[in-house]
Amino acid sequence: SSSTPKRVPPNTNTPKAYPIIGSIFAIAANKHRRIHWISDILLSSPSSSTFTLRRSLGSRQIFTADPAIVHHILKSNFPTYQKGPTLNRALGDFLGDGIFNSDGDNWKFQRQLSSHEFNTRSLRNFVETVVDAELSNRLIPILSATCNHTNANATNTCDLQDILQRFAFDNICKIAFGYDPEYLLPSLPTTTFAKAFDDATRISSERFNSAVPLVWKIKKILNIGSENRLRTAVSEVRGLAKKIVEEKKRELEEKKTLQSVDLLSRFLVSGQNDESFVTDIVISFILAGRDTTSAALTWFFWLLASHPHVEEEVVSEIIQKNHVDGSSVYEELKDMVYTHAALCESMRLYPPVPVDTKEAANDDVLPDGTFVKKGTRLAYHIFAMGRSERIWGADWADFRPERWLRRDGEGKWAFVGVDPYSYTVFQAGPRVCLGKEMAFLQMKRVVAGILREFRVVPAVAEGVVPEYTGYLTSLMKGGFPVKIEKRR
Ligand code: HEM
Repeated sequence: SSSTPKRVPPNTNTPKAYPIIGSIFAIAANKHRRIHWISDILLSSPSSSTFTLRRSLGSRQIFTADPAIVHHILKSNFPTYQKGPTLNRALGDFLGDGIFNSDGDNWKFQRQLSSHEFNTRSLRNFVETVVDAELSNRLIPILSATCNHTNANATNTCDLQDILQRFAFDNICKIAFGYDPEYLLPSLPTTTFAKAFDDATRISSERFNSAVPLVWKIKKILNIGSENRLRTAVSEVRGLAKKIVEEKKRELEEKKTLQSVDLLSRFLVSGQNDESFVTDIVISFILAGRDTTSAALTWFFWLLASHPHVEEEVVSEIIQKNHVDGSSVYEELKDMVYTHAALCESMRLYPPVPVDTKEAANDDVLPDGTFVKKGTRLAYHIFAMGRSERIWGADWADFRPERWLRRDGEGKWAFVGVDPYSYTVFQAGPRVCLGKEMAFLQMKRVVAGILREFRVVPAVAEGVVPEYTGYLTSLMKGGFPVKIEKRR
């Protein structure tokens, strides 16, 4: 950050802006394709992958897909770029002071205490007990039941995205609370809590991206429309989270033990008595763990279906690593290098978190010379960065796990990491995703479990590409209908 900024010619493909109302028309017109719209602007300029969107009343938001700027905001000038008051206000009703919505000492406290949940021992325990049980007792039998055992032309389909979300939801609740919500059952029960969670995520994120923030603030005061729905959804989410916190408190008191096996117990045992705050913490973790891995896996299976050579490599790795003498599930998963690369590659094209926004706590100048006024929001565009020719080269559009690999001396695949400020799928710097390793272990276990037995065949009409859409996390619009076939 101390080097002299070099002026880069600005991106001129920016939307038309007017005094006072800024680019309100363009923002409204692209409301339903916000991610693609901003990405197109960022990637279309030959000179700069950064531009300033002018919002109403003089408010500005900078977007970037430039690794040098990402390094500046996430690492070298970390204290300047915080979650900040705008995000706080927009997400506050839903996330409270949870880790996703906090800065400074409050963030540090939550980060330090929860990091224990992600050490090697906990992770090993997580994949070998929680994930494995959910996989063998629920996921595989449910897929097996929809499987077209006898007739390859049968039209039995299921929504794989929904199933993977249920899977991830059960998992995260077990780790976070030591509580099993039983959402992945053969009856695919109605998920009131999950539905409320979706509503709260969507409406909070719409607040954050709204062209005229005053509108949601007025609707909130009047308790009408989307704000009324948000209030209902939040009360549903917090109601259940609170019940779980109370139950856990009672359980800990009864047992009179200070053993903390799940994240919630860890916070309660640490002397954290403010129930509302503990509830906040829990809600942030559900958000972190539920939609991210399920979105990543949904797109992974979609891409695999049209890239048979990748599927072959993945399956061959699964067979090779399975039951190697003396190795544990955890070690097997660690060794699945090709599958790891294929997952990195699919998240490059379809990142579970599409965009991440910070707010400047003081005036600053970016490495390209852009002046940042205190209070300006600055977003690094993860989706655009994954599709940037500058970063990935001319074949950026190809799904090619090999770009993450090289052959070692014995001809085996070895993983080659990428600069985390260019591949920002898990963020980078001091606030890098805490669950990254846990996410990979879980995803590789699911991939191995499913592909060992089944082929996943998209039941999507020829030539149709599902739509990538999203709020705080990304989704396949309308779900992912698939046929499950027995692998021969
Ligand atoms: C493929 C899966 C995942 C992806 C792509 C992902 C991505 C991210 C990203 C981009 C952030 C930064 C968000 C922000 O600050 O605004 C983040 C933060 C975080 N993630 Fe993940 N995540 C994944 C899975 C998980 C899982 C399974 C957990 C565990 C429960 C988890 C826990 C967290 C936590 C606690 C933070 C906040 C870190 C902090 O602010 O210090 N993530 N993740």
